[in-house]
Amino acid sequence: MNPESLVVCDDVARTYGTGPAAVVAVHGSSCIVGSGARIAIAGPSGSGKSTLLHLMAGLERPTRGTVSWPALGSGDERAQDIGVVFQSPSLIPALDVSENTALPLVIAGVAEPDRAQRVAEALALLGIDQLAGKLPEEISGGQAQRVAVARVLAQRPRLLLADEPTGQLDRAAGQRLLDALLDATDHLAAALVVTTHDKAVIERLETRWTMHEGRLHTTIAPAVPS
Ligand SMILES: Nc1ncnc2c1ncn2[C@@H]1O[C@H](COP(=O)(O)OP(=O)(O)OP(=O)(O)O)[C@@H](O)[C@H]1O
Repeated sequence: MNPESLVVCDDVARTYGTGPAAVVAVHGSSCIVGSGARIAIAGPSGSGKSTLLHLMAGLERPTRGTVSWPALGSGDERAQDIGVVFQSPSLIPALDVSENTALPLVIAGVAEPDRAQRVAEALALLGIDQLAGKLPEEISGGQAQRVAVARVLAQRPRLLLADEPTGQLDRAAGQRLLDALLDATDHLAAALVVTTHDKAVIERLETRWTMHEGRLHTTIAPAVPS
């Protein structure tokens, strides 16, 4: 059975700036992320990994080519279906862990008691339910990154895109975060795409793609549907 295509990138390119100052962050790259995929995108700093992830998330528009989400909704529905974990947790200092986790649900208009239930489930999945009442300044960097993941999981996304989620953690904390990410994506039956420099992270994911100077190299040549 073919997995559903959550994201299809067809010859996408993204250039920043114009004229002599233009930087081509992503050259024509094509890929398909199917349901249930576990994909690492590895590559050196500046190779275009974050830009590609942002294109997959719909946070950036390609300057060439197309990104489509055949199996996801559109508009607000798609925004809920795609969860993005950024390199730094970016928690709101005045809100406690529980309130930070709930914030995207508040913005999306998810009402109580569903909201509280989703937040409790996400914090439990990440093993940080005991931190619910703490402020960001009272928790460690590794715990803050877990909160950032919980905040995304509370959306119950079908596609989780994580941009170097372990980049600011030591190896042990990075592995624990990855364990939690893999457990959570299993629990939600979501697909996972992780950009990383970290070999220990790459080895944990079944599918390994690489980026080099803005070009994506997938393990299997993608067959983009016409
Ligand atoms: N908003 C932007 N404006 C101008 N140039 C940008 C912008 N974002 C990225 N770039 C450039 O595009 C190229 C690719 O950057 P990108 O952040 O996608 O790479 P990366 O592989 O994720 O790097 P890292 O691993 O260091 O995060 C780099 O040369 C970068 O300087």
